[in-house]
Amino acid sequence: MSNNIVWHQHDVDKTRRASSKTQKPCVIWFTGLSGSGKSTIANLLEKKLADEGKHTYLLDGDNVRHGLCGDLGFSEKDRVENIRRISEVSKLFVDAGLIVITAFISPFRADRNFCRSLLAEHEFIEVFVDTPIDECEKRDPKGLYKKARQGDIKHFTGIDSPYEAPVSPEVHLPFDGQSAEALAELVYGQLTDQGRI
Ligand SMILES: Nc1ncnc2c1ncn2[C@@H]1O[C@H](COP(=O)(O)OS(=O)(=O)O)[C@@H](OP(=O)(O)O)[C@H]1O
Ligand SMILES: Nc1ncnc2c1ncn2[C@@H]1O[C@H](COP(=O)(O)OP(=O)(O)O)[C@@H](O)[C@H]1O
Repeated sequence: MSNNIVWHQHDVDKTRRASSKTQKPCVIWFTGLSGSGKSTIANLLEKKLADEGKHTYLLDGDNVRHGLCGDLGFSEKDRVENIRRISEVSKLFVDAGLIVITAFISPFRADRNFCRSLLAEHEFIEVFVDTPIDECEKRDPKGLYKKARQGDIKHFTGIDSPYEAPVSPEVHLPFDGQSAEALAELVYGQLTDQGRI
């Protein structure tokens, strides 16, 4: 919608900012159903990276919806806009030299790919927290599945709103009884082995 605007090229760029931080900026994008473990694992991973002196920023669904995306609900249109904003913010943070970790349901493949398209190939790392809905519903830490089953919440992901699973995520976290700590270690291990962080 914006016309007559020109991109300014600044002297201090992403490469310079990243090298002064001695880290590789990227987006580690967690996706999965509500209750799958995104926030828990993302938080543990961030702590591990921060303990190593890395400069990180965790963007979390519930938190961002209190501010930047506080005007958005859960219709398909609003979820698309939610992820568009998060993607643009993530791109800015990567430009600032940070390791960004995001924890959003991000149910639509096209929206996750939108974020991927904003970044260089090695900068977007999709992590699929593949916890089946039965388990998420059993956990139900916020009581939202119960409300959704009773019809008190409409458009709930996995119940009456779709979730499109990643086809080839960079990291796949299986549901096999591993603790959140073990899964955070698994992500960390794969990313360091691949030389991504
Ligand atoms: N209708 C509906 N569907 C799914 N989730 C709902 C809904 N209403 C509220 N919540 C709560 O909002 C959190 C998901 O927000 P996100 O921004 O991650 O969603 S999305 O990516 O835009 O789909 C989600 O948090 P998590 O459980 O951490 O995933 C829920 O607590
Ligand atoms: N690997 C795991 N095994 C068992 N419980 C887990 C695991 N990961 C997370 N949890 C628990 O599941 C619940 C939902 O986790 P949460 O991180 O809030 O999910 P999400 O952010 O995807 O909604 C929490 O009570 C959390 O302690």
